[in-house]
Amino acid sequence: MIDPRDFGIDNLPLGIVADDAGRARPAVAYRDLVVDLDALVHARAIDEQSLADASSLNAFLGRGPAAWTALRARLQHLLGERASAEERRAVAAASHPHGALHARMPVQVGDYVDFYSSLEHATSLGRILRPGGEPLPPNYRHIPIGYHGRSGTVVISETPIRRPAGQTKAGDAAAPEFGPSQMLDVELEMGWIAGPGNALGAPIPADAVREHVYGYVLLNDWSARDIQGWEYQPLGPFLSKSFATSISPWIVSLEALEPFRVAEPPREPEPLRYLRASQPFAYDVELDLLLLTRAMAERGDPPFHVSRTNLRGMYWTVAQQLAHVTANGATIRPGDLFGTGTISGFEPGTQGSLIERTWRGRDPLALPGGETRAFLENGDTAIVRGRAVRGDLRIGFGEVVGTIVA
Ligand SMILES: O=C(O)/C=C/C(=O)CC(=O)CC(=O)O
Ligand SMILES: [Ca+2]
Ligand SMILES: [Mg+2]
Repeated sequence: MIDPRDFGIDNLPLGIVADDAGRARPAVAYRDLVVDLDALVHARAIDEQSLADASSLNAFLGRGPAAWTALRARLQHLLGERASAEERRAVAAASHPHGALHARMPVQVGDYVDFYSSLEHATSLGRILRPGGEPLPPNYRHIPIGYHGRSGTVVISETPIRRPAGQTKAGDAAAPEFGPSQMLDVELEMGWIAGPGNALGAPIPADAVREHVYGYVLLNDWSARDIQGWEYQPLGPFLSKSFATSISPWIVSLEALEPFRVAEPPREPEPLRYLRASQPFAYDVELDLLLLTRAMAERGDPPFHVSRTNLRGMYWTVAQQLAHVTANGATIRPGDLFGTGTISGFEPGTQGSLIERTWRGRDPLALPGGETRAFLENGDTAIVRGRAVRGDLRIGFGEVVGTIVA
């Protein structure tokens, strides 16, 4: 579902769309329209050749911040009051209603990393999964923990999510068994997408965010908690998360989000030198997690509001994640995707996963019509929406949606 207020002239997020014949082209979301950028290049209304005949945004992202800024300024002119009659005609010919084109993956994801940067999420999962111990690992306040995920299974919003099967072992069982996950969960996250990248052996400093990060999408890191609990020691998540990761179609640029860049939460102790940026890089983005069961959908009920949270509270920011992931000289490349980690607070109703929200099923959600949920059932649809709002200024992300199938 598109909310045209998400995509005003100050936003202009980029994506890839395809027509019914399957031809993909880059596009910008503007109010209730999708404007075909390939058509605008061919009409000579814009001069960014990396967008011509492109089926992903990778080449454009690799062009870097001068090209990003120039395209944004040009689009603001073309869509604004001062466009000439000829420019208006070109825009009108390139514009389609959202429903007429289908969102595709905006980038070809080469590498996908998922961080663990919400202290509240890490603490709560520690309490749930490792009761009695110290909830936070001893490295947490020193190092932005993450794991390398599976880029080939990052999927666009609305892709159905097949319930994964895997190996699980109940606490009191003598041996593991293999079967469909019974504890399928969501993880409400955002993901940032890399620009030009670095040479092998050349770390990126924390201050170089604007040169190396194009922008953000919404991300759902689907997680099978029962598979995870048995497999993750000592190497971390593997098949419990690699079956699918969903992202929203429209990449919102850091430039559009600049008015929402805010102070970071306090950190004690101070991070190591390479993790310090000279400016704050937290962003004030409010996020909602909603759930619609099949029965609710059949009755025409609105989705149930599970949680509301905000990106601004994350312990580790994009600046630190960028510096850390390249600190050993590893490269990042255009279109690489970096999940923030599950975005959670401690207050009830601020958790970005069901395992936290229901405290591993102890406090199931009471849904309209008498249903309850601890984890996802077949036919359930999880929706993440996000937006940055101040007064009349609204920079929306749209939504990332996925329905569980057997
Ligand atoms: O704390 C744990 O044992 C497990 C944590 C996760 O599953 C979270 C993960 O994927 C990283 C994140 O989203 O924060
Ligand atoms: Ca995750
Ligand atoms: Mg995943």
